[in-house]
Amino acid sequence: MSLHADRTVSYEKYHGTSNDFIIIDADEFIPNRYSFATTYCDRTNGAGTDLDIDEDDHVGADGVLFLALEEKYSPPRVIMTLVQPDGSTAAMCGNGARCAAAWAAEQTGASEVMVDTQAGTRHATVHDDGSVTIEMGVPAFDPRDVPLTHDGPLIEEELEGFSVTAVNTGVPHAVIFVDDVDDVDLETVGPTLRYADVFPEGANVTFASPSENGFRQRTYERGVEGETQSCGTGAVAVVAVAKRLGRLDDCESVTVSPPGGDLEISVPDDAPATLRGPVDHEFAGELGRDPSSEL
Ligand SMILES: N[C@H](CCC[C@H](N)C(=O)O)C(=O)O
Repeated sequence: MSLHADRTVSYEKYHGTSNDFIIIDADEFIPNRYSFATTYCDRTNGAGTDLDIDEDDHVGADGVLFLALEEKYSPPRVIMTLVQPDGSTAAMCGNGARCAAAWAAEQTGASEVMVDTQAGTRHATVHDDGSVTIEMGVPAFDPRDVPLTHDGPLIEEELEGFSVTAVNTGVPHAVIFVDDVDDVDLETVGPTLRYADVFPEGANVTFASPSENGFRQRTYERGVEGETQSCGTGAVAVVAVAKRLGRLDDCESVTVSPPGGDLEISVPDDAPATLRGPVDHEFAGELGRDPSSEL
């Protein structure tokens, strides 16, 4: 049943280590998802201003998740479509999929959820502590999978002054290891790598540096066109590339720490990668269905 009896639509705001998302039931009538996302992800006038929430790190979002719940299955399924602040869609979002699983668990009472994404179906487990583990497929280095306009895999090759390794963890990532991620001027170097010709579909740009118990991470995200506080596919990319480059001995789980918090990653040799981390429900509100008509 399509629910568009009135001008506004209900939304829930979730975040996974501060990578934050507006969640909309996909049954709701939204005339133009592009203008909905570009309007309400805005960090100054976006979602949250309807609730007089004024700290910039809560207003707006890193994307809108349109979620279609299919409760007749066991475990229940949720079909996830991510529309990002620039209006683009992406095949996968690790933190977004974790939020989608938490939302579906809240709706159904289930603790196991199948999340259907454009990168494939991903099994998720919602734990009693509120954290969510999601399967992330097998990281791919083949140029056809990243994709790359490069004949072979891009492994520690010089690009824009950095030693870059490219991997697809549901979406393309350019991964660079440095001594200290805090020394990177990400807003400057991010776009030059994000739009490098070798990435025909662009790439997210993930810097990593060793930490006491794993790696620190910073990511400049395609579609956000800026640094986010956390990136799940980026965290998996860090571990996958670290293993490929021999920076990691075989270990069950690695802690990767973006600015927004800690994520636990596993990249086994013979099974899908997994991503685990906290998920928080921030607030709920109402937004105009068709902001383009309210100009
Ligand atoms: N910006 C990404 C999608 C979201 C990835 C990120 N938020 C995550 O948690 O994986 C892209 O356009 O490929």
